[in-house]
Amino acid sequence: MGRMGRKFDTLTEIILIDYRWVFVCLFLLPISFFYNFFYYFRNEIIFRLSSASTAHGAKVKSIQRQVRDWRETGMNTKMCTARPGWQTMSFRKPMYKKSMYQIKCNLVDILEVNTEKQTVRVEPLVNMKQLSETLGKLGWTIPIVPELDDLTVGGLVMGTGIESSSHIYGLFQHICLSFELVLADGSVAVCSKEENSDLFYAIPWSYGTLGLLTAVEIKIIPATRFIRLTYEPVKGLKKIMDTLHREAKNKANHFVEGLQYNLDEAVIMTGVMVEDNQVEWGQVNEIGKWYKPWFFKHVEKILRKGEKKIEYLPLVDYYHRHSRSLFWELQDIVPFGNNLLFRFFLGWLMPVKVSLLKLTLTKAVKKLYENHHIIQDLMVPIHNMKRCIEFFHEHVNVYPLWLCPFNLPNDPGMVHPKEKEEMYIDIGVYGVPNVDNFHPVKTTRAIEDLVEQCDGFQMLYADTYRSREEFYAMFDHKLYNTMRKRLTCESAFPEVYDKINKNVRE
Ligand SMILES: Cc1cc2nc3c(=O)[nH]c(=O)nc-3n(C[C@H](O)[C@H](O)[C@H](O)COP(=O)(O)OP(=O)(O)OC[C@H]3O[C@@H](n4cnc5c(N)ncnc54)[C@H](O)[C@@H]3O)c2cc1C
Ligand SMILES: NC(=O)C1=CN([C@@H]2O[C@H](COP(=O)(O)OP(=O)(O)OC[C@H]3O[C@@H](n4cnc5c(N)ncnc54)[C@H](OP(=O)(O)O)[C@@H]3O)[C@@H](O)[C@H]2O)C=CC1
Ligand SMILES: CC(C)=CCC[C@@H](C)[C@H]1CC[C@@]2(C)C3=C(CC[C@]12C)[C@@]1(C)CC[C@H](O)C(C)(C)[C@@H]1CC3
Repeated sequence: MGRMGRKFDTLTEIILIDYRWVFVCLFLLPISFFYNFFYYFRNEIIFRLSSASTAHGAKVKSIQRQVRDWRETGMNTKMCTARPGWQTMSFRKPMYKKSMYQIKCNLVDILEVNTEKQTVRVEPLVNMKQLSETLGKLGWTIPIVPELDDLTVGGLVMGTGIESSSHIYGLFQHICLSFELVLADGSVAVCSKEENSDLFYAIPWSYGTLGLLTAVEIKIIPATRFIRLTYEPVKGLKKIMDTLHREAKNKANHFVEGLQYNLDEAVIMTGVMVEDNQVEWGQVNEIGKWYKPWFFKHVEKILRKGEKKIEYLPLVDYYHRHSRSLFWELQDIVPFGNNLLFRFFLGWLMPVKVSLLKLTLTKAVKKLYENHHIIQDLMVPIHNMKRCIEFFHEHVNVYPLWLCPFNLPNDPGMVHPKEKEEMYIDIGVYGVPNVDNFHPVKTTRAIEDLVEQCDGFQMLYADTYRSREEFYAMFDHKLYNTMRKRLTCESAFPEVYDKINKNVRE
């Protein structure tokens, strides 16, 4: 019997599920490696030639042409992007793509880095790895670099993005300065806080249902090569909550994150960017090197020792600290991935591409995840953290938990605090539930109810079981509906709910 008392039915199931690592190691890892290698050089050449911004105009025109074609051919179905479902970083594949009018958007390049204005202008399919590498070489970074390499700017704007610098900068949309879109009538619109501000505030969390994004301007800040990271083991749930809140309010901390290992124990990490001359070289830990242990295992060791610890980490390694192990999700797929020998000989092939895992997913594994796995990011005001974690402990009992405080300004749009700017926390629950009565729908719904009572939100890349009315109660649709009417979106794009509910995802 496997974890959670799973019984094996057939030999094929045993091979497909318990020996998935054979397939992952022999095929997916090498393919991921060569794919990354090829794209690295392709992007480097385009960026050096500065050819992207000249080509951008023609790409936008091609999208406008496709939208006009859609209008001329009778507007029979609604539009979405043509990006295949297996490529996205969301948990499920969208089923709506099959029946909709797909707009091809080959928008994969960085258009301009302007260090005077401190901005970078990018196309929406630029991903986090490409952006952080390009900016890093120039000594800059975007203020929030969401973890996983393949997350795209478009997906992060239309959904949302969060990282351990979010206690200062907010969510990914809050570091965006302007959006360029092709609207339902085929025209191009640019919006920012100053220009077309209604549209600007309506875009985040709209999941591509107000227009097709073609460019985004994002703020950049100077980057150092190293950060000083302090690990502090903390005992007691109330103390964990209070420590996180205190550290998040302290703006001298550039990064704040918690990893909780059981109901009572967590390690709170605070990071500060430091210049090279402030680095104590004896305490440098290059956690990004292929042979290093998975980050959450490294932190767990510090917890077991029970002593505060300070280390200096390369900034890039820190940004991608959870990438190699997909937070702690890879341990179910390659159980020996953190083994020293494996790391030493094959670690350099990591991380496996999420898109390839999705592309090669079998029914048996899908069923396993459906019934014995939870993946949720729940965002609640930080003072509700204790209540939520106690509830999760009783109903799922999954550890580690990812704790990431973030500031939520009171801007118009889908997601804002009840009254005024407030410190929230994202609680990431990823793993195999350790309780007897876990029921994917009932348990997730109970969690969603609690989050709603706490004035919180659920990230929509994962499963949501909200009904339409419950979804409206969680996300403020006032500005969104006004914009849908004004831009004649009703005939052109589905509503957000029709793109994210469980019935349209497989
Ligand atoms: C992609 C992927 C996703 C997974 N997701 C989940 C999940 O969501 N939920 C979940 O419960 N498990 C999941 N598993 C399975 C889980 O990771 C394995 O069961 C795990 O490797 C074994 O851990 P265990 O503690 O259950 O080991 P034990 O139960 O102690 O078993 C040890 C080993 O014996 C073998 N074994 C156990 N029982 C049998 C059996 N009846 N017949 C033949 N061999 C057996 C297995 O190979 C196992 O590795 C997943 C596996 C993969 C590859
Ligand atoms: N650390 C973090 O913050 C993490 C965030 N995530 C989540 O992952 C998702 C991002 O994944 P990613 O693979 O990048 O994005 P996806 O391809 O999943 O896109 C997400 C949504 O954005 C829409 N969209 C994307 N590009 C455009 C565009 N150019 N024009 C119009 N709509 C667009 C998509 O519409 P369509 O369906 O039409 O393609 C889709 O509805 C986000 O939802 C994010 O919250 C996941 C893990 C970590
Ligand atoms: C806000 C933050 C930090 C979110 C982190 C979310 C990650 C833990 C998520 C994003 C994509 C994600 C849902 C994914 C999976 C695990 C959890 C991931 C990595 C896996 C790899 C689990 C195994 C599944 O069979 C499958 C391959 C479909 C998915 C793919 C996406």
